[in-house]
Amino acid sequence: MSKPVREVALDVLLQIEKNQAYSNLLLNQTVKRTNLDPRDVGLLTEIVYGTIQRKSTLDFYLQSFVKKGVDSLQDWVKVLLRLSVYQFAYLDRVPERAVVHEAVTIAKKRGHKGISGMVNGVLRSILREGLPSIDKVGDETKKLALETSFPEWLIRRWINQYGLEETKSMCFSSLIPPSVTVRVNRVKGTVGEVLKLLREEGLEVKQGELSPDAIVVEKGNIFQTNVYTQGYVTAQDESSMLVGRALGATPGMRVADTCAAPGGKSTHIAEQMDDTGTVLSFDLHDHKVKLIHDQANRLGLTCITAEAMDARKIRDEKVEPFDRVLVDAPCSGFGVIRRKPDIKWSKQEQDIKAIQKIQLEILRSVAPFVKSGGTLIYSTCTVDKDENEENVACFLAEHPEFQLDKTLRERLPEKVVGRYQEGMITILPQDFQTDGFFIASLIKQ
Ligand SMILES: C[S@@+](CC[C@H](N)C(=O)[O-])C[C@H]1O[C@@H](n2cnc3c(N)ncnc32)[C@H](O)[C@@H]1O
Repeated sequence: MSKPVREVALDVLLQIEKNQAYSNLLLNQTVKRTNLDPRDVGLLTEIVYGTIQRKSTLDFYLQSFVKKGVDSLQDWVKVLLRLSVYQFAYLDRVPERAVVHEAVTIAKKRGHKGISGMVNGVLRSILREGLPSIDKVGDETKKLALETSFPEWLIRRWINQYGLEETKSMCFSSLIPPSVTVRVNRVKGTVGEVLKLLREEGLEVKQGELSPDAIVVEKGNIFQTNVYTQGYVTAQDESSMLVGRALGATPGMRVADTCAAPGGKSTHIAEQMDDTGTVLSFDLHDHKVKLIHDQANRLGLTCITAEAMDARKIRDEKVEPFDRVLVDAPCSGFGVIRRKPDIKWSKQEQDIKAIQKIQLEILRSVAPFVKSGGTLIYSTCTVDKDENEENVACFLAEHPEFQLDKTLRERLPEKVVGRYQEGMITILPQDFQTDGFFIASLIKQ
């Protein structure tokens, strides 16, 4: 007999809490492994994402009902209480009595009688007395942190970098569920043609608003369509699609994508080059390189060659220079918190310096391989200014042969240029309800 959905949710959340596993990967694996009813998959996803997304708010709600405080509880009990309170607070359609009953059943199965009694007592007290009010919290940073479930250090960092109002919008917009968007493989069809094919397969779809290559899926499972399996589309956020546009590759060019897995941008570049020329894609390990091959094969693209290589150590004299080089760098991921809410809890402020160092090492290492007159694109899915503008400034100070590319603006949709600074663009998650992204374009003289 398969496990009840809330118990599966508890297992997934515990693994994320203990091993810092990525929520999206673990959830996908779990759905594949367990034979849950499709409706239960929806509830599981909602409970897992929601509980991570609202973690510190849920702990605040629980704090005054747990005698010795939430931190005194064993991990599994803490997570069980969190996911139960998440359902009370945010899921209207789940009956409260069913939530208590399931939590107590799970607690009985996993712990001694005292624990199930405590779980029962805490949940019933919350139902009786109601959730504590956040409005009474006086300090503005603390209040925003509790309202939107963000670590206080990150809120303070964003306030320093963007000011209070932008930070508030960023935090609140990170709670909005992300939309499902796909990029049309223009080697196989136009956006109009693919919209028609998807509608024929019963999906509700519309054209994207930011990227000319985008389709937004409003209803239906894109991954189960023929359109997807036959390689007409790739799942990608609209702001991420702008990186390929910013690179401006044309047919026949020689392009390097140095941090390429799972291949979202390499394949976009190959599509823009009508699958002619060369795209050389690197990532650290073979299992990641395989993901790039898989994508290219599904899309029917043949101009991509992928291999394992550390982009910090490109020293081979035989590597010919490239017309375009993309560094879509590993980063803190603060622009994609609505897709991967665990990022809020797994990253610490001191991690940013270490990430920044890797990003700069990659930029320094690839610089010699950009052709004279060629373009280097540096992009991240973070909004952190140290990883973005500061890294670009650092790199330019060390490499006077590179300059900010004034023509970047022409390759971006008119809509996004509001935040354009010469040669660089930041898209915040609240701007267009997309992922947050940073793109810098640098020309080698
Ligand atoms: C933001 S992701 C790239 C996403 C990819 N460009 C796409 O659009 O599908 C960053 C990638 O950099 C890779 N990476 C991290 N350090 C690296 C290094 N030193 N050399 C090459 N790749 C690296 C990671 O494995 C990860 O796949």
